[in-house]
Amino acid sequence: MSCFLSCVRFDITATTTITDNNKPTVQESGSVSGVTCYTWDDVESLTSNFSRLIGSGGYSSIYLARLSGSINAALKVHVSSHRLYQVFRSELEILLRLQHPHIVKLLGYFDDSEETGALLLEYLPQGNLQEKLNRNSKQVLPWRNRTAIAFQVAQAIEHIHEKCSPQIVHGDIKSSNILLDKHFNSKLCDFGSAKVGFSSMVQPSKTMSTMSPRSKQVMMIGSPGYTDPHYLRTGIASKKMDMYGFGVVVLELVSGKEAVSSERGEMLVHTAAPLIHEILDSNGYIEEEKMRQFLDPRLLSRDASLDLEEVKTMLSVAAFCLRSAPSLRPSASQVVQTLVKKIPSLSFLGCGKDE
Ligand SMILES: Nc1ncnc2c1ncn2[C@@H]1O[C@H](COP(=O)(O)OP(=O)(O)OP(=O)(O)O)[C@@H](O)[C@H]1O
Repeated sequence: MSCFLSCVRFDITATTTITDNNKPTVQESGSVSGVTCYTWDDVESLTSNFSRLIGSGGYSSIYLARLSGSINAALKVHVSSHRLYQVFRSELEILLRLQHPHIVKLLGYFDDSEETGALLLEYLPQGNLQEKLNRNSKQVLPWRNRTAIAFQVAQAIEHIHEKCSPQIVHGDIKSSNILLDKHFNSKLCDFGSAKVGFSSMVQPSKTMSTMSPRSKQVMMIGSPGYTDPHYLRTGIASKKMDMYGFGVVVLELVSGKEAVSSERGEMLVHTAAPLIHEILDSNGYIEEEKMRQFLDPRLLSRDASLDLEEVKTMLSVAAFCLRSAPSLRPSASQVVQTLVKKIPSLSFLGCGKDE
């Protein structure tokens, strides 16, 4: 099936092969391909007894750790519980498989084999993208960096969806799961909700389909403001749910607004809906005034790298990723190809070369 836009063009073809689910062998001690297995004493010493908290999430606390040679790292300690231990194991097994310049690197781990686990990750000093886009952030993220971040995240998603075996659905693409290094290069993190062995779509298991709506809700993955409505309706996790989350992140990059407004609780996909419909209904035509109204005002007033043609491309990509029918959304490779073709500044940053 083909979708045409004067600005962006995607050929959408759904694939349905399911690949096998080989599990990596995790040794109980020592090192697995450069990944070190630590004791709890090591963990305490690396974090100076958990003295500096640098982040927290629904399942974990993240502490600054110091390796030999004063190299910083981040230690993600999962909350101790049998259920969250499974989340830790699953994230560990996935990170052991992944090596990509735009995916956070696993350096080591602690595992008590029962209920406590911790991951030692490379440290990303600029924190997460959500904080960087925040209106109260001192620094305004330049347009050129925003397009590069979108491109790098698309490359990371392309890697997990199409280039690694077995393939992986991240399940929680959002701006707080995109970390930034000192040059504002992005790295995808938090594989705690990821599903392994999917090629395109996996039906909910029998147990899931016979569950009460309440227990189903507890098992659902994703975060408010980013969750694919098709997944919410059906419980079917697919690569295209990651593309939906990616579409929301692109809207955040363009507008500088949060996926869910902390003041009014409004969802960005809802405020952007008229613009998205206009883009989809008019073959990519966007009135410049409407585009300006949606853009992050901090960019309009003082960013020489801002290019309205690139804004149009980013908005068109977001619009396609947010289409309600998953089969009409582009794949990550299609997004990568479109961005590199339509956004010339990406080549100045060395993006688009095979990494
Ligand atoms: N490697 C890292 N370097 C720097 N900061 C980090 C790193 N890993 C995590 N953080 C910080 O901690 C936050 C939470 O991390 P993460 O999303 O992995 O935790 P979680 O418990 O899985 O969260 P969630 O509630 O989204 O599931 C990130 O948004 C980021 O601010």
